Amino acid sequence: MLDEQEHPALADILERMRVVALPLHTRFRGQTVRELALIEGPEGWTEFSPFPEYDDVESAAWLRAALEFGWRPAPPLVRTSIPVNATLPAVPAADVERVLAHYDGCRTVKVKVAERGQTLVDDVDRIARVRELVGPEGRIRLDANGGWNLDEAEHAVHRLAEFDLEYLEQPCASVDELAELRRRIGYLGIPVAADESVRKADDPLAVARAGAADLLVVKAQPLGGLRRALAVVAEAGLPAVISSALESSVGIALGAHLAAALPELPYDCGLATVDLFETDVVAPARSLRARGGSITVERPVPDAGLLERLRPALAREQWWRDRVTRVHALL
Ligand SMILES: O=C(O)CCC(=O)C1=CC=C[C@@H](O)[C@@H]1C(=O)O
Ligand SMILES: [Mg+2]
Repeated sequence: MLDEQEHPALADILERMRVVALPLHTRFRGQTVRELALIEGPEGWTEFSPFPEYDDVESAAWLRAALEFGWRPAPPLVRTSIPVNATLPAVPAADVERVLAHYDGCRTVKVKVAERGQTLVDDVDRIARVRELVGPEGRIRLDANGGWNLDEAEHAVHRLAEFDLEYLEQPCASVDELAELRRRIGYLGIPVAADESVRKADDPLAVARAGAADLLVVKAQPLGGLRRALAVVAEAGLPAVISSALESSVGIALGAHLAAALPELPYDCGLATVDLFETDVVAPARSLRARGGSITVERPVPDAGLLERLRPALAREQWWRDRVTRVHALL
């Protein structure tokens, strides 16, 4: 057993680590392949997967999260299955049906909007198609990834309110803009959620303290792990939507454990992103894909054959080993 502050030795981590590259069936965040590192810890498999452009300092929280999940027992869980939303990249309206067909039984769809190079008309067309497919009972939430300025966001909300929106995730980049937008659109009753203002902020609680969001989108890896994420949610005093960072089933299990440990879970969680991959690292029957609109809370074990088949080029493997070596030194 490790003490609370102790981390496993680098050599131990590297010895237990495997790197894979998972192809996506639909481009997401500009990516068509997701590279990630899997580590077999004494408590089970765990994942370290900061996006390639993230620097070592930002990646340190992701490594802490991975090591905590692999080396420390999980906190007590209060549920065994987690309702999840479909995640729809900023695809043309004509592709919406094809992408949504990957998610089994999800009543909620998170639609990406404000994509660079696109217009509000593209968003309207995509959302209209989603509403057509999910019917009036379906729930639609939007995620702009901070892509609108204040006036653009206000204008977009006026245009999109007719689609009956569950909430608006990170419509603008800064906490001040979120607070002002909330004030401007309060009369419409559409909640504002903070994502980047939690996971990329020096202080993840600043957005809650400023009264700039109605709910928080919480991701376990970027926040530094299960315990830290639970503390952030408890201190913020706001409802939380647990979301993925586009992990394999192994990393999704960390999000699922976080969602399962929360006393309240009022929203469907953004944990169905394995459905964006062509292949997962575990056998299809064990994959944490949406089934009947939920995923189960378990710790999937990668399939040895898949780990071999999904190995990237040697140079990429070495890149991940070098990255873990540098980031481990920062812990
Ligand atoms: O919340 C979801 O439905 C899925 C997760 C998701 O959307 C994201 C995962 C990884 C990176 C992010 O750009 C993105 C997000 O912004 O929430
Ligand atoms: Mg988001």
